[in-house]
Amino acid sequence: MMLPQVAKVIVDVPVKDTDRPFDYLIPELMRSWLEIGSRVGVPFGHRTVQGFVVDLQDRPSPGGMRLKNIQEVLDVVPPLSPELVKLAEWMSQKYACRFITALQVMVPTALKGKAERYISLGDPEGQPEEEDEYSLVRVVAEPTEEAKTIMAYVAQKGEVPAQQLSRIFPDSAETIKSLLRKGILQENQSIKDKLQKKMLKAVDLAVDPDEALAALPQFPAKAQRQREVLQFILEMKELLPLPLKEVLKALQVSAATVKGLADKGFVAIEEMEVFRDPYRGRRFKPTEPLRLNDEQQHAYDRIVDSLDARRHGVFLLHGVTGSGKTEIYLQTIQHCIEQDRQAIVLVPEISLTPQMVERFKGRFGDQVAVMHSRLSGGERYDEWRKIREGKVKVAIGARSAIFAPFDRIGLIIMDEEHETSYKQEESPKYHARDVAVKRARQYGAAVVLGSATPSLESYHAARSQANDEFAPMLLEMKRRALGNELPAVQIVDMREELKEGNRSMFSRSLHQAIETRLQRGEQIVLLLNRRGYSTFVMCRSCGYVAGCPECDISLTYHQKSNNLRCHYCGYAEPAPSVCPECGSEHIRYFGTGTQRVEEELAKLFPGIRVIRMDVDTTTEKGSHEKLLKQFRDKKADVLLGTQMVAKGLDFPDVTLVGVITADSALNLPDFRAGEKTFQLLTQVAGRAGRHQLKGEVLIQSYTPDHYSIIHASGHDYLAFVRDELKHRRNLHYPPYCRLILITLTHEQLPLLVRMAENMVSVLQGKARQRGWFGSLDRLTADAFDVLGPVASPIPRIKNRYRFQCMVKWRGNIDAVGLVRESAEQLEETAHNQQLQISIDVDPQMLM
Ligand SMILES: Nc1ncnc2c1ncn2[C@@H]1O[C@H](COP(=O)(O)OP(=O)(O)OP(=O)(O)O)[C@@H](O)[C@H]1O
Ligand SMILES: [Zn+2]
Ligand SMILES: [Zn+2]
Repeated sequence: MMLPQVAKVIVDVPVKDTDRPFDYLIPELMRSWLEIGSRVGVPFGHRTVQGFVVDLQDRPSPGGMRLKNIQEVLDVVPPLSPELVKLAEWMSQKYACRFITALQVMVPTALKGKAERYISLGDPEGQPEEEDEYSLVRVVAEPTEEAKTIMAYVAQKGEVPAQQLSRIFPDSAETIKSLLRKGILQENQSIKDKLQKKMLKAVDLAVDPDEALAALPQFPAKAQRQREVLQFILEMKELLPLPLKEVLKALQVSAATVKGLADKGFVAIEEMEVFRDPYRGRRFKPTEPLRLNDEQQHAYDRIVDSLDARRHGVFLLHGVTGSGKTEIYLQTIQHCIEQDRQAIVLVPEISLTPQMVERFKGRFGDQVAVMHSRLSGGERYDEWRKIREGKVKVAIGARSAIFAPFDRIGLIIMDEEHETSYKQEESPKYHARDVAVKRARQYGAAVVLGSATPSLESYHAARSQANDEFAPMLLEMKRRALGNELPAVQIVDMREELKEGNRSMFSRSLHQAIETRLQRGEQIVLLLNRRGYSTFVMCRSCGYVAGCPECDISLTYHQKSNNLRCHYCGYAEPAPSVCPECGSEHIRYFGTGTQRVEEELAKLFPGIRVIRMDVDTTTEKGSHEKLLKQFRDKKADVLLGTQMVAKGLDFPDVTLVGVITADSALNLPDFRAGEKTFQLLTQVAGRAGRHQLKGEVLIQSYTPDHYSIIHASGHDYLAFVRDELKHRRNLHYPPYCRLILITLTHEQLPLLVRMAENMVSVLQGKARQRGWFGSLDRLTADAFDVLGPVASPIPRIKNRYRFQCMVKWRGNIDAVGLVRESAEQLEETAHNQQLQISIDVDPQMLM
C-alpha cells in the first residue's frame, strides 16, 4: 500500500489569503500514522505555526513548488476525526467563516498552541544550512569557560526553552548568540500547548510476574523493604500502573526504596495521565428508570424505533413544563448506549446546573462527561479527552458540546431547543441545531429537540414538512408527568395600578400573594425581565410603546439626538414628551434593575430573605450552584433574578411565581420579541407548583392584551403560534424567509457609509444578474431582498463605526455564497482601508 506523502494543512494564521489548505511533505517516519484531523506544527514564512491536516495525498502534484516538511505532530490521538474536519468545511460554507475558525471551535482552548523557541546542541561539523558570513569563521577558537558551562547545561537538558536559557545565564547573551552563529547551539521552534495533561508518577511491573515472584525469596535481608514493595505490586497487578504516592502511603516506605527496586529492573517508574474530574468526590445517587406514562411511552417508542432502524431522524418533542421530557431523554440514551453507540446532550448554559448534571450522572454514572464554561481549562480538556479516547458514552454540555469528538453517535438531544444561546454570536456564527442535524445525518443518528415552547422555525418545519433538509416529526406531551395541573396564571394590569395611585413596582395582588407565602413558609420565584433595559419608550398610563410604522418593531431611544430610531430600516422620529396616544406625561424609558427590586422587597416586607441571582451575583465560579442550593435548603423565601431563574429549576416548595414586568423584552428592536416573551413567561410559570403544593403565577404588565402575554397566561402555545405566524408572514420574517445580517465596520464614518451603500448595490447587482432579485411580496419560490444600509443598534464600538444591511431571502438559491463573494470583492477594493465585514447567517440577535 502506498503511504501518503503530502498533507494538506489549514494553518492558524489570521490573515485573509490563508483561508485555504497548504501542501506539506510528510517526513518518512510520520507517514504511517499521520491522519486527517492531526494537529501539526509547520513552517510558515519564518515562523512555526499550528495547523490541522484536512487531507492526505499520495504524492506531490506534478510541477508544484518544492514543499516544506511537516515539523511535528502534536498529539498521539488526533484531536479531530475526518468527520469533524468535513463538518468544519461545511460550516465554513454555511456560515461564511474561515475554515480554521471552524476547526478551532471544535477543540478545547487548551490545544491552541503557540510556537516556542528551544535551544539544543547543534552539529558544528555539519554544513550550515545556508552559506553566510559566519560560516567562514566557524569553530576556530577553543570555547571559553563561559561557553563550556552553557554547552554543558544544554547538553544535560537536551533542549532548553530559549527564554529559560537567557534567564539562567543573564549575562551571557552575547556568548549564546555567538554559539548559535557557530552552529554549536541551534534554535528550533516547536508548538507548545497552553495547558498540559496532568501527569502523575506511577509504578508498573517491568518484568514478567512469574519472574518477579521467583525473585522474591532471593532478596537479601537489608532489602526487605524492597521485597515488600514488589510483593505489594504483584498483589495489585490487576490495577497497575499504581500511582507512586499511593504505594508509598500504603507501605510507609520512601521513594528511594521504590527507586532501588526500579534500578534492579523489577519495576518501572513512569508518568501516568490523570484526569482532572470536576465532580470527583461527589456521589450521585443512582436512579432507576421510571414507568413511562402513555404520552411518554408514545414519544419514547417513536425515538427508539428510529434508533433501531439506525436511520437519521429528527424529532420535535413538544411537552409542557413538567411533562417528563428529561425521563425520555434518559431512557432513549439508555437504549442508545445498549446499542454501543454514543449520545450528546445539549442544554443551555444556564440550565447546566448540578441538579441537571445529577440526573444524568445518577443514571449513567462514570459514563458521562460534562462540559461547560464554569470548568477550568484543565478540567474541560480532560473531560474532552475522555470523550475522544472513548472512556465515556454520554457527553452533556452547552452549545459547543455538539462538537464532542465521538465516533459512533446514535442520539443527539437538545433540551430547550428554542434557546437563543444555541447560536454562537462570534465567528463561527453557527447554530448548534443545524450542526446537530448535520452530524446526526452523517451517523444515521436521531436528533431530539425538546421544549415546552419550540422555536417557530422548528415548529413550522414540523407542521409544514415543506423543508426536506429539516422536517422534524412532532411528538406532543400535553400533561404533567406527576398529574398535577399547570399553575393558574393571572395577568395584572399595571396601568390600573398607576391609575389607583400605586406607584410601586409591586401591584397590590403581587404584594398580597407574597405576604401569604411568607406566612405559610412557602417559596417564591420573582423574575425581572431585564432584557431591553432602558432602551425603549413607554407610556405608563396607557401602555403605548413607540414603534416603527414600516417594520412593526419598537423604536430605540437615542439620548444624544433625543430621537427614536428603527434599527431595521433607519426610520427616525423625535422622542415625544407626552404620550401620542393619551397625552399623559408618564412617558419614559423603561427598565428596572434587580438590585432596586431587592431594596424594595426589604422595605415592604421587613425580614424577608432574598437570594438575588443575576450577572452580578453569579460571576464567581460555583456561585450559581451555591445560590440555588441555599434556596433549595430553604435559606431564603425569595429567589429573585433575571432569565436565570426561569429555566429548568425544580423546587417543591415554590408556590408563587411573580413576573415584575412582562413587557420589557416585548419592546426590543427584535422581530422575535413576542416569541421570546412568550417563551420566558411560559418557562417561569412552569416553575410553580411542580409537586404536591398548588402553584400560582402573577404576571405584571403594561400591555396585558398583547397576544404573547395572553397566550402565555392560558398556557396556549398553539394559539400563540397562530398569531405569531400571521405576524411573521405579513412582515416577511422567518420562518417565511431567511436572514443574513451583514455588518461593516470602519474607523471613518463617511468612508464606511459609502462602502455600506456600495455593499448594497453590489448585492443587488449580483442578485439581479442571477435573476433572483425580487420582492418577498411576490409568491415566487425564490426571492432575495436587501434592506439598509442603516447604522447598527450599537453604532460605534471601540472607535469603529458600524453599519449594517439585512438580506432577506427564500428558496433554493445560494444566498450565503453570494453575500460572501460580494463581501470579499468589497474588501478587495477597499484594500488597506481597514474595512471589516462580518456576516451572520440566520442571526438571532440583530445587532
Ligand atoms: N413516568 C414518570 N413517572 C413518575 N414521575 C415522573 C415520570 N416522568 C417524569 N416524572 C417526574 O416529573 C417531574 C417533571 O419531569 P421533568 O423535569 O423531566 O419534566 P420536563 O418536561 O423536563 O420539565 P421542564 O421542561 O419544566 O424542565 C420530575 O420530578 C420527574 O421526576
Ligand atoms: Zn399613553
Ligand atoms: Zn423600520
